[in-house]
Amino acid sequence: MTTPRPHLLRIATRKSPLALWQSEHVADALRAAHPGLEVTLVPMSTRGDEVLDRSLSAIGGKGLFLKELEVAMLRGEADCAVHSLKDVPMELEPGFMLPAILPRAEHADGFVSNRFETLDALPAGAVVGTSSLRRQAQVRALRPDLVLRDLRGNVNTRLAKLDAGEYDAIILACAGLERLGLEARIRSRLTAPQWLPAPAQGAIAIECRDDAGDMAALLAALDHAPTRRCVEAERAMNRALHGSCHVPVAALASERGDALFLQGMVGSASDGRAVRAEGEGADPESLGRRVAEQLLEQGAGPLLGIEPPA
Ligand SMILES: NCc1[nH]cc(CCC(=O)O)c1CC(=O)O
Repeated sequence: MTTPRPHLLRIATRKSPLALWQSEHVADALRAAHPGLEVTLVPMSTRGDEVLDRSLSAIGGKGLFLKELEVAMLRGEADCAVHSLKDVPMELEPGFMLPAILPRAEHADGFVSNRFETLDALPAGAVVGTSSLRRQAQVRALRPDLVLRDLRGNVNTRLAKLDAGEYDAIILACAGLERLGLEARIRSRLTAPQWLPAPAQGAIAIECRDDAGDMAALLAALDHAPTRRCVEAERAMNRALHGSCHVPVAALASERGDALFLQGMVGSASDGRAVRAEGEGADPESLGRRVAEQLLEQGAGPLLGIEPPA
């Protein structure tokens, strides 16, 4: 006897334009992969979206963007949730899994400004807007003469603050800008090895309950194995550094023949110190751990606050 195939699939999503685009994208891909399957969105607000006056670390971290969506899945009000994988904590909540990681879009951060082409072109004292400790650390390391100022809110809000003249430049993920049709705002790309993205930046993940059975199998049709291997290495590195999203950790893995090449960075948002390491290997998990060990050998511990300075 076989159980009937699910015919309706409900996707819990945040309500920001980027989150809605990503969820629609997943819905379209699921409809294409499973003709006859009805796919609907269940938009909801999360605490991470609502509290904008305090830093994310102060109110409980990026998990806050997932919590309400997970509750909806536990209550049976939604079958899965769609996330930017870079916003998903390194340790998933027990009872949940990621049945699919979609093909990665562009991984790079973009330099966005109305007056300047590149980070290098900014005059001393220019104001750069970003609340990401990772981006702050990399700006400090490359251009200690610039002024950093916090900038939160969704992509459109951040662009509006740039246009209002509050900043000379801001830094946003190219993937998000492209998805919103705002690619023209990218003046230049911040590229490796000088500049690395957040672990898993540019990758979209689907989350469901780990007892989802047939539903998980439907979702797994969208999984892209090469992307999964790369982001697993990046996330394994971050996990081995006790990486939450509150520490300036950056990582980028790419395929090199049958193997993976992983570059990692740990920095300091306050003084621009940074350590870097890289490695190559076939197993994402052990490669990630190995690069993390090298980072720690080079002094990442004190930067992360997990061991006292030598
Ligand atoms: N921090 C919010 C966030 N989460 C995912 C993206 C972009 C899309 C992606 O990386 O997949 C963004 C915007 C940004 O960092 O500019």
